[in-house]
Amino acid sequence: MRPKIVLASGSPRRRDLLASLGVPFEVKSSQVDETFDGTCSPSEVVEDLAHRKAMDVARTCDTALVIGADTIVVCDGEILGKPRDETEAVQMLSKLQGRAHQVYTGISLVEVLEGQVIRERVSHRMTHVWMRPLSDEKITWYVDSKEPLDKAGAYGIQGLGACLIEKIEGCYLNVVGLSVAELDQMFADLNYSLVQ
Ligand SMILES: Cc1cn([C@H]2C[C@H](O)[C@@H](COP(=O)(O)OP(=O)(O)OP(=O)(O)O)O2)c(=O)[nH]c1=O
Repeated sequence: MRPKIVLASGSPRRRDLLASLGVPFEVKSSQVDETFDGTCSPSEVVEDLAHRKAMDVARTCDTALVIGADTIVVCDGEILGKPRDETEAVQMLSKLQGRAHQVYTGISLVEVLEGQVIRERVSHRMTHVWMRPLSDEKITWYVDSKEPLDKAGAYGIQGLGACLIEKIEGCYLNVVGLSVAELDQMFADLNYSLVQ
């Protein structure tokens, strides 16, 4: 039998995505410091952060499958997380507009049995995203909507931010914050079924 699923995330997007599958799960937000080593590659950063989030919550579980995730935006090799404030959101969108960037989401799956971590998997996906050219007025309008503030790269493709995006190549849900296809594969790797 599959242990209960615990989502180690405060992200409403990840919660909604998992809920939309009809999968029963609990939510426990992790409290990890999200600073990262600047010498690491984007895939290392998201995998490490996802793992730290999952392990932080796994320590509090008796028997569970704990899911952690982390999303970043990468433009010209520069890693963009969530903007600190509206000024930084404007800076991020000014950098991203009119060109391509990459969205990386790391996923960590940690199996805990009677208080012991018995198996771990970590993975990531990358999606190419092309943002439309944006006028200063459009950027101000979007930042004023407050949508950018809790999102990597200062936009949400699933909301008003859809108006800013020209096209993508790769997994859409990876941009939203959790590739369900990748998660399904990770469950299969542990001989569990995500949707059952
Ligand atoms: C690029 C992009 C990011 N995002 C979101 C997904 C993530 O919630 C957020 C990146 O921050 P994360 O640190 O990955 O996640 P979080 O702080 O929201 O939640 P937690 O750490 O508790 O899991 O950006 C979108 O919702 N849409 C988008 O198009």
